[in-house]
Amino acid sequence: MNTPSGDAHDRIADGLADHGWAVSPAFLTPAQASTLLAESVSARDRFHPAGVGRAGAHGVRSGTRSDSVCWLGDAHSGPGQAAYLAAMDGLRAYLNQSLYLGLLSYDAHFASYPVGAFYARHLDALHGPGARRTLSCVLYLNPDWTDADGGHLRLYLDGDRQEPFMDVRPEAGTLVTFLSERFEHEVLTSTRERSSVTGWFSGRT
Ligand SMILES: O=C(O)CCC(=O)C(=O)O
Ligand SMILES: [Fe+2]
Repeated sequence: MNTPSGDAHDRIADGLADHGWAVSPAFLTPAQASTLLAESVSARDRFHPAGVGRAGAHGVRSGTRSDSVCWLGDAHSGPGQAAYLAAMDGLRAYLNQSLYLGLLSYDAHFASYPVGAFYARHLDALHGPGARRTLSCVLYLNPDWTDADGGHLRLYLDGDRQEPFMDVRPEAGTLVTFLSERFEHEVLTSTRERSSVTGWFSGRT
């Protein structure tokens, strides 16, 4: 099984140090992404509408987001998830060593955005007591995604301003990482079902 190269780790660390985000095309191979997509599809009966907000004030708000999710621990585990989690653990070790990020744990869910679904502009919030989301990581699973399919991740690069922003095409194998507390972002609507794995590294509060 291929694992992401030291080069990929290096570029992510450089991006995070320089500007707080990194886009890594081909972080996973097409075969790895396609295994994960198959595992996501076969877990569809365990997906539920995603909620927003902190523990306690948590609820489903379809005006804010309209994707469905399944936490990785709730899906039958498979080789795709195992390889993905191993890759993320390698990334965690590298970033802790190179940037002293103090990343402790990683939680991730499959997400599925049906045609027309979206996630309005938001900041990846604090999540429950004792854990602080430090680094957001989104891995895309759909091959042959074109700009015309929509569904870009729009990352706002300057606080709550409208511009500048960067649009990321959700192509299979691409990993986006960004500092959770720094970048507001949104998911634009698409004309295809859009599948991904979204996760967060947390550190101490
Ligand atoms: O799927 C994406 O591109 C981003 C998802 C997201 O922002 C989230 O789940 O918090
Ligand atoms: Fe987010």
